Formats: sequence, C-alpha cells, structure tokens
Amino acid sequence: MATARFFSLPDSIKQLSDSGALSSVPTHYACRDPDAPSDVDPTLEGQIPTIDLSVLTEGDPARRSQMVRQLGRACEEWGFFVVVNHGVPETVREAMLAAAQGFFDLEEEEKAEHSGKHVMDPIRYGTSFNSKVDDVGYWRDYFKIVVHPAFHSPAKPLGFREALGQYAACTRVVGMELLRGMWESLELDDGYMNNALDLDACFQVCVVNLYPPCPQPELAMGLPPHSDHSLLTLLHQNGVDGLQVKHGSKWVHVKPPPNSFLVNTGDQMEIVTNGRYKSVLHRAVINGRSTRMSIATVVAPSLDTVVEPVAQLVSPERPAMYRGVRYREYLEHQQRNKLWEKSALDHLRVQ
Ligand SMILES: O=C(O)CCC(=O)C(=O)O
Ligand SMILES: [Fe+2]
Repeated sequence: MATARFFSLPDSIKQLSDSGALSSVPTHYACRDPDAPSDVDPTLEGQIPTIDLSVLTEGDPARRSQMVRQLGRACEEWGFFVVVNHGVPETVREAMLAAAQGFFDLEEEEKAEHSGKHVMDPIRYGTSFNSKVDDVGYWRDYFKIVVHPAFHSPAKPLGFREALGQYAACTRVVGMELLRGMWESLELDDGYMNNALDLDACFQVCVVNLYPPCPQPELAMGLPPHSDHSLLTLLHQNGVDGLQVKHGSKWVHVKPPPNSFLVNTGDQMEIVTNGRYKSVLHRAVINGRSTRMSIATVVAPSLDTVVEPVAQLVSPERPAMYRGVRYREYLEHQQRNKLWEKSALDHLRVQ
C-alpha cells in the first residue's frame, strides 16, 4: 500500500539536472550518510570472476568443462561475473546506447506518452524506481521495454526499433548460453530446465537507466541495494562506472573491461536452484560530472511459469527453501513495491 508522502518527484531527473539550477539535491533525494565510513573494498575488484563465453560455445570439451566449473564457482561465490568474447558485435551495443540516448533526448512531452503506466505495461518510462511508493527519490530515469516473447518498441526516436531488435536478439542468445552452462554446472538437464522454465517463451526486458550528474552525489543514490527479479541480468554501460555489487559484507565498485557484459544472477535463479545460486545485491551510485547510462537486459522464465526449486536440488538434508510462485505474480509484486534488498524474495522463504 502506498503511504502518505510529503514530497513530489519531478517528471525526470534529466530535466532537473539539465536546468542547471541545482546546487544541492532536494531533501527527499538525500538517503545516504556522507560521514559514514566507506563500505567499499577496493581490493576485491581484481577478484571478480571472468567467463569467456567463446569457450562455452565453441571450445573443445575439456576446456568447456573447465569453463562450466568456473561459471558454477562464479555463481556460487559471487552471483556476479564479467563476460568476455560474447560474440555480440560492438556496433550492436553502441547502436543500442545511441538509441537509448536518443530516447532520453526527446522532448519531455514525447516521453510522457510512456509514463504513468501500470507496472506490467510493456513500455514504461519514469523516474526513481516506483514513484508511487518510493519513500525517497532515486537519481535515475528509466525506460523499460519488454522485448520477448512479444517484441515492443516505441515509435520514436527514429532507428530505436531496429537497434533494440538487434540488441535484444543478441543478448538473448548470450543469456541462453549462460543458462545452459549454469544448468550444466549443477548437473541439471538442459532440455528439462528449458521445459520447466518455458524458456522458448522467456520473458526479456531491456531496462535503460539514465543517471544524470548530481550536485551532491555522496547524498543521493541511483538505485538502492536490491536483487533483480530475473534468472540473470546482463548489463552494458556507456563508459561511466557506478555499479557496485555486494560480496560478503563489502561492496565492490565495478569497472568493466572494454567490450564486456556484467552479469548477475537474479531471484528466479535462487528459487529454482533452491538457494545454490543466490541472487546478488547490487546498487547504482552516481557522480557529479558525467551522465551515466546503463542497459540492463533481464532474462527470466515465461510469465506463466510457476517457478519452484527443482526436484533434483531438494533433499531431506536440503528441503525446499522457497514456495513456488507464478513468475508474473512475482514480477508484479516486486515492481509495485519499494525496491529494497531482497524483500520480494523474502516473502517466499519457507520458515
Ligand atoms: O545501472 C546499474 O548499474 C544497475 C542497474 C540495475 O541494477 C537495474 O536496472 O536493475
Ligand atoms: Fe538491478
């Protein structure tokens, strides 16, 4: 339920930032303690696992098995890894970023066609996370487009549809290859998992995030600590850092290598693997100089799938840790409520 709130959010942070009138953040964006000791551990960055996708797709069997094990360890120990040699042409990735920038650069009235939509609407523009329920403002505008099983696209700007279509198709292939490797790392049958999660009709969304420069970046957040509702999420950014992932009790500031995707496991992965591969907490921080843009591609089961721990990973020693739930209901619940840590998944834990 939405609670009474004593502030209103602008139509977009971009507009607020572009106006140049701000020397401080409006108070409802101040959600961090600037004097708190840093919780970021810079020594962890070099330990982020890297997965070479070409070894999974075309490597010889021995190298492939080794990479599958590496992937399994990355999922178990981090829930986060860098993917290189993924086969997605740089032209496709660049065209998507340019198209996304083109969208945010449209007049506010043109973008407004997609704002104020229901959380399950296939095309949705807005600011913060869910401006109806957020109890602080997040320094972020977003544009979310469902691209599979049905492909959607805004009509403007020119070229957006084509760039998105190619980007969505390429990232879906990468996502499916990674999922295949993950099932294999747990000795789960690929065909069985494809069926159980109805992956031919997988739900895929491209979420474009825009984080304009902020006059007091130490006070505000782009996105608070959260896990994603997906099986996995692939992230691509415009060269400006800001993603931080939680590892143990510390946060790691991620600087992606060139031409790479950043991948994290999501809540559906945690449910289906009965907690073997947990979704990872991450957050987006902002800066005072440059606009950051990121494109998070969410790959998930079909909306009608009832997702539950797979029988092979449930035993008397390790009983089912989560109740099964239809993914559509999970998604709607997660998107309607405040974004905070793993609150959506916590609902499903068996006590
Ligand atoms: O922009 C980022 O780095 C993170 C975005 C994100 O976590 C999301 O869209 O769920
Ligand atoms: Fe996320």
